[in-house]
Amino acid sequence: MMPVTLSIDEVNKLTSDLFIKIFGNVVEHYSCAAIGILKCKPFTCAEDISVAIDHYLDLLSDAEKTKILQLHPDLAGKLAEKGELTNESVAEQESAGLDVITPEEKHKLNSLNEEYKKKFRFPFVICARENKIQTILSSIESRLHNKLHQELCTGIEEVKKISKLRIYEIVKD
Ligand SMILES: NC(=O)N[C@H]1NC(=O)NC1=O
Repeated sequence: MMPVTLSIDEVNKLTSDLFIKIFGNVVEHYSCAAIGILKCKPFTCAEDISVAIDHYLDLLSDAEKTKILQLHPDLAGKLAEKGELTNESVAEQESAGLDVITPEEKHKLNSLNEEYKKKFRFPFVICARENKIQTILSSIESRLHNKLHQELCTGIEEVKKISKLRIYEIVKD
């Protein structure tokens, strides 16, 4: 989907098909979330859409939350190398400076990502726009000590932050 910006009035007038096209990736590769919040229209503001997404995510089963985390690309991972990230993810990873990290930082991030996936069976997810390489590395190191359920919750809280910023890129009140 090409980047678009809309007022909240324009959002509320979208057909369901267009709403799903435009908001279908506010949760990465998971258009079910956009479909799930259609019933919450009309929205009063961007924050209102974000709250609807948060509520939608909170009501999902652990299996579904796990699936959502599994749909996220690794930070500075293979998809980034191959140029196969979504436009949103490219912008987020660049905002964290992950396109300009040193080979040593990249090696460290890649090996911590592998260790994390081996332990939890889903990738490490963090809101890249709120971080830089050093805070990302220290977060993985500390989150690696967490229990599975705690990490599932933390990962979904990060998905909410990512989603909120994606919504704010689309809706300009
Ligand atoms: N793995 C991971 O955190 N990926 C995500 N984070 C973010 O801000 N954008 C992403 O694609």
